[in-house]
Amino acid sequence: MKLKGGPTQDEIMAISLYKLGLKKGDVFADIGCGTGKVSIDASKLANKVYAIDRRDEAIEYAKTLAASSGAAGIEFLKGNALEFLGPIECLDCAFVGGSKDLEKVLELLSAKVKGNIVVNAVMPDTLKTAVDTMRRLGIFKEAINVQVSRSYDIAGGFMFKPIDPVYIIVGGRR
Ligand SMILES: C[S@@+](CC[C@H](N)C(=O)[O-])C[C@H]1O[C@@H](n2cnc3c(N)ncnc32)[C@H](O)[C@@H]1O
Repeated sequence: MKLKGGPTQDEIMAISLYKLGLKKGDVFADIGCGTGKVSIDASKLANKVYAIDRRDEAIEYAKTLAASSGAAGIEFLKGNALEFLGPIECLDCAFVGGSKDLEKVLELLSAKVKGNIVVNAVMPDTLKTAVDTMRRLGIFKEAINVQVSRSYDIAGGFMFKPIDPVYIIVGGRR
């Protein structure tokens, strides 16, 4: 089965996770976990992962993928991240792959996250909202436009095919 929206491409994930600065034992939130790919990768280092998505099918997909990958320490939460971020006391870092209520989500995260917050966006409007909100909150660090092309075989040689460009927006207080 294929889930609408995701998975995050490997190359985008590599940059996003590096920019997050996730460390062993961290508490991490994946806002809009979709397929669960980011949560599963983060769970290899993090002690605790909150995988949040508003869609039933995403949570079910992510749970199945996590079980088949043998991932541990992931708590799956179905609903808008705004419902869950309030009660979570403290986070070391957070990844935001979903854009609904992005301003409010970033406001809540900025009050709870000790390290970095990384947003992935494909639409320029979402990029602008993320940068403007992070600037207003005094946490904006950088925005990156990632354009990746992958090789494929053709006529005994190879060519490159671009994947959709992604904006990576990084915020944090340290
Ligand atoms: C592009 S997909 C994320 C892909 C994911 N990172 C992956 O690797 O599969 C965006 C997801 O965010 C979810 N989403 C968007 N805004 C949300 C919010 N405020 N709270 C919870 N989930 C949200 C959507 O339901 C969707 O599944």
